[in-house]
Amino acid sequence: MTVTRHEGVRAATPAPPAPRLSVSALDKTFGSNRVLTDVTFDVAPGEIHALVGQNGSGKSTVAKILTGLYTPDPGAQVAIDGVPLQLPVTPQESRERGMAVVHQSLGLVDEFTVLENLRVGRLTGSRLTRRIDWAREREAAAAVFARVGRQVPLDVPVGTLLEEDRATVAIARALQDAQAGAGLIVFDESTRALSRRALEHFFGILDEIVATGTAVLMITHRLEEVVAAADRVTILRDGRSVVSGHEVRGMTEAELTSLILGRNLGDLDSRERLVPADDAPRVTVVGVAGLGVAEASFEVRQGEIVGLTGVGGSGYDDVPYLLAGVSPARAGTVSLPGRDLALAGLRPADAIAAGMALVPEGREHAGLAMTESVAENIAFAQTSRARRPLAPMPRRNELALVGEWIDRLGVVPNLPQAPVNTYSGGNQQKVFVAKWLATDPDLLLLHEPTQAVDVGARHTIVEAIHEMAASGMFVLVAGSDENELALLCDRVLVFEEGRIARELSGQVTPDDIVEAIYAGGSRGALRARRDTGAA
Ligand SMILES: Nc1ncnc2c1ncn2[C@@H]1O[C@H](COP(=O)(O)OP(=O)(O)OP(=O)(O)O)[C@@H](O)[C@H]1O
Repeated sequence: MTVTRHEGVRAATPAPPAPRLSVSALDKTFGSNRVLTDVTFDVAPGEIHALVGQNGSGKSTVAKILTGLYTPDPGAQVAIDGVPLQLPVTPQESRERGMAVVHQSLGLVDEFTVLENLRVGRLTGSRLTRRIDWAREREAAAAVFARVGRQVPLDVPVGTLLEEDRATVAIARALQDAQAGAGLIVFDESTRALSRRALEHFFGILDEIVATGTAVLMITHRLEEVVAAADRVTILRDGRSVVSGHEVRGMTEAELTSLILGRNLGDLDSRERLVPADDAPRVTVVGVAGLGVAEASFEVRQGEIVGLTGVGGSGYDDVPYLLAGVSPARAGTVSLPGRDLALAGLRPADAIAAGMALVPEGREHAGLAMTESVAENIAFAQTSRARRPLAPMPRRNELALVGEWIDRLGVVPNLPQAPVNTYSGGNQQKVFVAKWLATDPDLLLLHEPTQAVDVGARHTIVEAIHEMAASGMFVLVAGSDENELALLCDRVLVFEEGRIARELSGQVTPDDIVEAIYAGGSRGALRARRDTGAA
């Protein structure tokens, strides 16, 4: 059938709706440092729009301008539904116009309870007495958690929660304001702490939301998510929108990677898997139990990288914390060459002194002094290692060490004296990893080590961990990202209900890992969206 378009028809066609969000000529300078130049893109009603780019390319700065945390340079234009916003944006106007942003830092107040964090600014008092109806507030909170698919206890301070629960609170807070058919929600790397299952649920909710016409701007480094879930993509490179609103359908992760980096990425897959000798020195963990771990025993041979994974709640991600004395173990021992430690009652300082280093998840929360410099952060871990000489390291050596690690992990900008909180999220993560690698531990315990880092930096961190293992370190990494585990590990242990259920060794592929986790299942929801979206 041939359809001929008539001029008259074109004239009668209603004008397309104004973009939900349009951003044009956005510039931002910090001091003399220009971080955004002429950023221009728009987000249509009812679409999932991905905003991607390397660490430090300016994504979070865009998000912070949208909520009024940063003031853009003069000349920028930002409009919602065709109506310009006064710049700088005021948080109140941004919210009144239907914009909700989940920042990378999640924006939670640790001392406040979950309920207070969730309902802050939304608490409704009785008109007569002004007394807050807490029963109603609790109901509203429970309803929004039910929608998100994960209940979080309402009365505990947010600072005591696990990273996944913190992310859930921040996401729930943004979702509770979404009005069907209106508004825009910006998620800035907010899903990075979600487990696989929670992630699938999250994308299910996004589908529901955008089907009503609400728009979503998703800032992420997980290109798999972009390919599977986003409708269009904008790419920032060095603060410029080098690709603006490109259709995602038909794009591959490799194409996205080369557009993000401006070059093709070398292949990391070529690492030969290590097959350690039977008599190689080893770390032996026997009968570790505590938190979600019922009982687990395993070995890590020298130079080997062993991965731990499973569905959320299977206990795999508790292991590093139990071994490092950060979470209390009920039982078990860990034996490093020449040292046996009982895990019950183990203090973090004992674990550090015995040669262990833990790179936990959630750098702001657990690991970096945000207002201190990069140099202070890296050097602090070094001098805190009690079995090293107690005398402080000479300043010259300290600076050399810091310089070496900044170079090695490609921390940008290379300004050792700048406070960590002026660095982009991914560069903070590099500093965080460097801080512990620099202590040169015998047993390195990692939990989601490349969280929030871009595709190039992820390779750099993976390479650094490979080098550390090759130099004789024992490495244990707990993670939920099958691609990362396949790149990093020589062996992967899959947990189920607190115990090791399966072991993968040899050339392990990401699909092998997913299959082992779900015992035949697959990452359905993300892929299904793309497939049914084609209909
Ligand atoms: N408050 C600040 N003071 C000085 N420089 C800043 C400040 N905030 C951000 N920058 C700089 O702006 C640049 C862009 O940072 P931004 O956080 O927007 O990057 P990003 O693309 O979100 O990175 P990531 O993927 O690592 O989160 C970085 O070079 C960063 O150091």
